[in-house]
Amino acid sequence: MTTGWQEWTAEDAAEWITAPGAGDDKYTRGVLGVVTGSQDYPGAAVLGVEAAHRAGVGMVRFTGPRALRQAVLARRPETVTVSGRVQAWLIGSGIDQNRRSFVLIGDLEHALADKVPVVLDAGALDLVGTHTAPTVITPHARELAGVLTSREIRTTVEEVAADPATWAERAARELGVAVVLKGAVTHVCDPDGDRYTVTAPTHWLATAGSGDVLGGILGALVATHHVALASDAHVLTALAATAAWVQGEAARRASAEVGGGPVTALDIAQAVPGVIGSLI
Ligand SMILES: NC(=O)C1=CN([C@@H]2O[C@H](COP(=O)(O)OP(=O)(O)OC[C@H]3O[C@@H](n4cnc5c(N)ncnc54)[C@H](OP(=O)(O)O)[C@@H]3O)[C@@H](O)[C@H]2O)[C@@H](O)CC1
Ligand SMILES: Nc1ncnc2c1ncn2[C@@H]1O[C@H](COP(=O)(O)OP(=O)(O)O)[C@@H](O)[C@H]1O
Repeated sequence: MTTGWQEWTAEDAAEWITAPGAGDDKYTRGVLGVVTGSQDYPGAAVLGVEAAHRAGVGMVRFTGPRALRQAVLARRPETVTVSGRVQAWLIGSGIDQNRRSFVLIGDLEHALADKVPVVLDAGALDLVGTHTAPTVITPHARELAGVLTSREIRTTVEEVAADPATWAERAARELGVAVVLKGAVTHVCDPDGDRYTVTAPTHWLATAGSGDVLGGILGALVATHHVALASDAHVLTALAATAAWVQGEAARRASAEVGGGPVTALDIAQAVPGVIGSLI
């Protein structure tokens, strides 16, 4: 274990999984707004939405362009494609920050003006610091190096990969947000000193779209815990570590089902309900 960092366990994760009660409806369980995917990466939208549904959110709203909506609905007809109130946003997976249309820029600005917690991934990472809502970013090493370098903090992907704990902490401090630095060991931290590691139980997790699935799980957990988050910002790091733990365990289970063989991102998302069931 990295010194000063606490390895997140099944017991820790279980504390952040809640089943609905008799008084709940889809709205009290939390609604996640999703702005992800693009013409180049429609799959990222599908995977994030799939994972969010599988992680037990009350509702997902996805209002992207028609082709993306169709792709998302083909996989998950439960998704609502009408805009409305949400309790959290998942933004950026599968978006190219250099090719954002005016409509997309409007959607991003609308989401970030909302003041509800935000999960910022991939092609929206450059927007960190442009809003005041509680924020967690989910970069891999190359993305974190890019964000920091764009803020005049010179580093390289090699440096971040060689010392992820130091760079994750530095990023949290400098950017003022919670950070999930993805890797074989994922580092989760915030500017207040919360520091958790999540060690992947299988390296099959390193597959295309796996990070998009993590975004969906985390978005769902943030939306479902919106009440707790409103009064305690530390909840964000606990939820982020829980999401990474659930993602890793889902990959382990999916792989175990095929005798320890490979898994796809969709396999990981589909294994999420079983992981959540075992934690409850
Ligand atoms: N199904 C979907 O819709 C999916 C959508 N996804 C979405 O894609 C977006 C981009 O995310 P990303 O992390 O892949 O891109 P990025 O940080 O720009 O890194 C590019 C770097 O990789 C390297 N590289 C490329 N090919 C390589 C090779 N063969 N072998 C070795 N290196 C290679 C390349 O190096 P270069 O070729 O320039 O030398 C460059 O350094 C993001 O929005 C994500 O959400 C993904 O989740 C996947 C599933
Ligand atoms: N060697 C590895 N072993 C296990 N998990 C890994 C390894 N490398 C990366 N991962 C995990 O795989 C996922 C990859 O996410 P990401 O880099 O965003 O890819 P993508 O953009 O294709 O979804 C992350 O959750 C990360 O923690």
